[in-house]
Amino acid sequence: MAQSTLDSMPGASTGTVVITEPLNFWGGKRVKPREEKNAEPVFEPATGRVLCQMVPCGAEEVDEAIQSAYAAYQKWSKMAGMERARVMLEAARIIRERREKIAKLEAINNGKTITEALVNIDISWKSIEYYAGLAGTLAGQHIQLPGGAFAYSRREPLGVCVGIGAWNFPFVIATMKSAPALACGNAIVYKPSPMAPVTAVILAEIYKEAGVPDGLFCVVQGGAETGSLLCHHPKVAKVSFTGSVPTGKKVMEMSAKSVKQVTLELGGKSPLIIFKDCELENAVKGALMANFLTQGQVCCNGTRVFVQREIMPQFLEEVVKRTKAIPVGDPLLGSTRMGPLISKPQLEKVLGFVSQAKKEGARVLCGGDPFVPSDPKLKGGYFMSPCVLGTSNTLVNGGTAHAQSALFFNTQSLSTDNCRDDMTCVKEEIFGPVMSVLPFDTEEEVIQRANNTTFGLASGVFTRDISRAHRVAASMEAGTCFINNYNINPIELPFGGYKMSGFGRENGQVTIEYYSQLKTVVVEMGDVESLF
Ligand SMILES: NC(=O)c1ccc[n+]([C@@H]2O[C@H](COP(=O)([O-])OP(=O)(O)OC[C@H]3O[C@@H](n4cnc5c(N)ncnc54)[C@H](O)[C@@H]3O)[C@@H](O)[C@H]2O)c1
Ligand SMILES: NCCCC=O
Repeated sequence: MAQSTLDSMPGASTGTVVITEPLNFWGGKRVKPREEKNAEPVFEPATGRVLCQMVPCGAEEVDEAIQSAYAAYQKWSKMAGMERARVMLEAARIIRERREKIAKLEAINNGKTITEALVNIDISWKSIEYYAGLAGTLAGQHIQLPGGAFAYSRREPLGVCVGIGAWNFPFVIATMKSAPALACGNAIVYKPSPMAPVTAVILAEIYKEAGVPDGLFCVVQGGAETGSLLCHHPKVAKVSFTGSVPTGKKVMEMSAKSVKQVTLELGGKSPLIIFKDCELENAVKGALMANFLTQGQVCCNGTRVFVQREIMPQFLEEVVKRTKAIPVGDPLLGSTRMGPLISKPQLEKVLGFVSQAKKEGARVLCGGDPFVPSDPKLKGGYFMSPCVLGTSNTLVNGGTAHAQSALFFNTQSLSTDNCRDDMTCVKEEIFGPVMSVLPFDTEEEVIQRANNTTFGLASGVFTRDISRAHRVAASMEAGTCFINNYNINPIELPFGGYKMSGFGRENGQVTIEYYSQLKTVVVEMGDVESLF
């Protein structure tokens, strides 16, 4: 058992880990890449050092993994739900036992802070426990028919499912897909993002140790080409995809060719609406939680923060003060609250959005610059200071705005809202620590503006008016609406998008329906009445 990666974790610190073990897993073991020729370096975001090589799987390797998953499916699908549950509960127990080591590896590969990584690993074992609990409850219906005949329905698995994941929650996404899939009796072949390939194979080892049949949870490494091989494979029954809208469209198109079921968990540009009657400190905390977890690289982030004009000055003052105070640095230190972005290109892309926002007239209220921590080993890391893009004139119009600050605003900024709905930073998913703040006046206006997007993943509202809260929640064209909080996604709650943010759901009881199918069995108890 190649536990050596995890075994080296307790003493590991940023800048010290190198992973050389194979990252593929099928047939119950780690599998070496057949050819090394297309290897891509995987970087440790905090240092810019090479952490390991990701070697993409080709057609033969993908086929081998899928065949091994199919063989395991034949055994697993015949087990009773309660038997599957026992194995899954053991997997959850092992993850819980190794949570610190797995979290450390996740933080090293992804750049998220150890504090957040630990929460992520806890979500993961809870997901497996939750679906283990449902495995024994899967059942159909009995339906009485005339003349003593009857029918019953059976909830059956789909077969071999494919999971394709994004890099922002590597271990969470692998468990959020595998837990319901396995509970329903499926096998799953999982492809992590090429930028975060190291923890999925740890999950595979843990499932094996817990007692799943060899091949039940396979890991194939690779990028677009490997993903496309998975989507086209004739033995695959379903593809569950987490990633961007453009890739999601391709996955849907490829899967349509052989009528595979698809779940799409895609991007977002979610609105967070803050009314003047809110509890301001909570609203400020909510806005920070909505924008800065995992360096802002969270699909459901509330990055369009609409603030009622009367409270804009107080809101901005507090949000900017707290944003400036976020400790950015070594993700493995318990005191750090923001680590590096996933990659250099991602950092450049996010900084590009900030420059573009400035060109389009937005005002940078804080951050938005590359950040070089004082620790020499972090000099090559992909850090930036968290950024708030604001609206200078609302500071002035808001009354309490500091006359002094107003002196620094030019005439144009006094007469124009600097963040506007038509700006690139307000329309497009940035996927970095950049919050855009926009003023509004009325409920009717803000609902219309909040929904004026092709995305529909999440939304949020802060108000003390209970009727307004539920009215706004009902009006949001989004899969989730948070009232008086943000980014609370426990495993029991269905999660997924409206509009171009995707379809299907992950988490919650409903996900069982996305990993199973109903068979109707009709039983005659008398003679056949034939018309012929
Ligand atoms: N809704 C959700 O639950 C959720 C969760 C996390 C991330 N996301 C979204 O993911 C995006 C960021 O992740 P990303 O940059 O890894 O996304 P991405 O679309 O670039 O890649 C996602 C995955 O798809 C694979 N892929 C790329 N091209 C493919 C192809 N042609 N065929 C098959 N697979 C292919 C990638 O290798 C990766 O594993 C953001 O838009 C974010 O909002 C959504
Ligand atoms: N809670 C998981 C949300 C993933 C979005 O990026």
